[in-house]
Amino acid sequence: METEASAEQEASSATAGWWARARRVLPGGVSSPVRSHQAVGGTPVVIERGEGPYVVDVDGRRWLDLVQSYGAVLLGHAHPAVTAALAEAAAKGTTFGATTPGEVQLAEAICARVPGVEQVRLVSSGTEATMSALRLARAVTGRDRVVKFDGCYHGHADALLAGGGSGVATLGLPGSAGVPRAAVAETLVVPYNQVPDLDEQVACVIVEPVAANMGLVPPEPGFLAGLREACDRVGALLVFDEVISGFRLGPGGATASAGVRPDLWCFGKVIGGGLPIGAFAGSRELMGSVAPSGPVYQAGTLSGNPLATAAGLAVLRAVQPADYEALSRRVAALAGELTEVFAAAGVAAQVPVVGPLLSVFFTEQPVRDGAGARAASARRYRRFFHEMARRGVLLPPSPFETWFPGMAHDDAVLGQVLEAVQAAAAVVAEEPTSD
Ligand SMILES: Cc1ncc(COP(=O)(O)O)c(C=O)c1O
Ligand SMILES: N[C@H](C=O)CCC(=O)O
Repeated sequence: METEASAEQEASSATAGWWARARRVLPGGVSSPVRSHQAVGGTPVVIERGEGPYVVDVDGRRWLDLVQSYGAVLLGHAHPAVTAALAEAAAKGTTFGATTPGEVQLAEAICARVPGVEQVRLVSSGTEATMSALRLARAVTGRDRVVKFDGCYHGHADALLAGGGSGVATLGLPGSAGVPRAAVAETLVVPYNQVPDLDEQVACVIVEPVAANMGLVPPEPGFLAGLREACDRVGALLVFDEVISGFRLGPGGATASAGVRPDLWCFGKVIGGGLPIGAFAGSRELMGSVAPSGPVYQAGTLSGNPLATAAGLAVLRAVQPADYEALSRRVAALAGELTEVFAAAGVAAQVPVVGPLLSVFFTEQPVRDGAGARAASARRYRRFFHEMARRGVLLPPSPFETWFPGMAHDDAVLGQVLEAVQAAAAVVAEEPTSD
């Protein structure tokens, strides 16, 4: 598995050429900030194509990919079920601005899998989903205040760009320039894994039921049930942002695994099979407030896009509950082995795992919130990232992201990850913990 290929080393010609061109015409060379490698340094890979658990860069180098488009890809890259569904859909036309069977079938598939979901509004990104869910929650409660958790990321709608995880945490930003103070004046940011005291001004509490944008931080026992009770006490809505956890932890997402039902759900990623999509959902009664049934305006030219719905349906139909269980078992075994490897190398590390999600924090303390995630050694993660890249394994280029092994990551592939970590851990042990 040892390879000379490295995102850290001087990039070879095709990569260097594309990266130089990218930096001229795309801000930071990217279309989304985390990809720019600002947290880890070095030249990002420029990808030509994907094959299952691997991606191949423009220089022909093959990498074992644990990013999988930040969780949008569940079956592995270019899975035949998805590419066939896309070819069939594309041949019929790419968008119509009218109802199609595909969007009805995808909404039915979501309702059938997630306990409590009765109606779904399809949108084109996770950001649109959370933004619209907030609008709906504010409308039906007649209240303005929103509670979110430090380190959770819900996309880049103004009202949610406070205490953000993912790229906001990676760049060390409190929020974003250009967001009017008024837009976040009613956004209260509180620590993850602590049930906040709510009052009657709160419209909703929005939470990643499994936090995966500050590295992976599992909900502690009682946290989600406590949120449910706190919301019920004051008449606020509970919104689960399952853009990552939905259809990745299992067919019912975190809602099924936690046994706690929110009032509204946000989905994205897996339900688009790798194409742009999002959705917000809830009971027929709540969703009845969405236009044209009700007064909450929400719209989109490409919403319910036939390609995205075809790809998403192909994924949901291809996976069975047993596939999720088998993947979760493989990943749990890997997480256990990584913990042992780091301990044997004398590296203080935490390897949280929830279903098929995992990440690595270089710290002695289990991480339970955003402060804990930020306290872990970013310097060691940086070194680890490049040591893994030297061995052909692509990790997310930030400690504030999660690893996404999927259905294509079988035992042999995860064995390659383990081998790479065994070698990388010895080097990380030599790295100081702080800059
Ligand atoms: C939990 C969560 N919510 C919302 C979003 C926003 O989704 P999108 O990037 O599709 O706008 C993301 C990812 O970006 C996410 O991880
Ligand atoms: N953590 C983000 C979404 O889940 C990563 C996507 C991005 O910002 O490119």
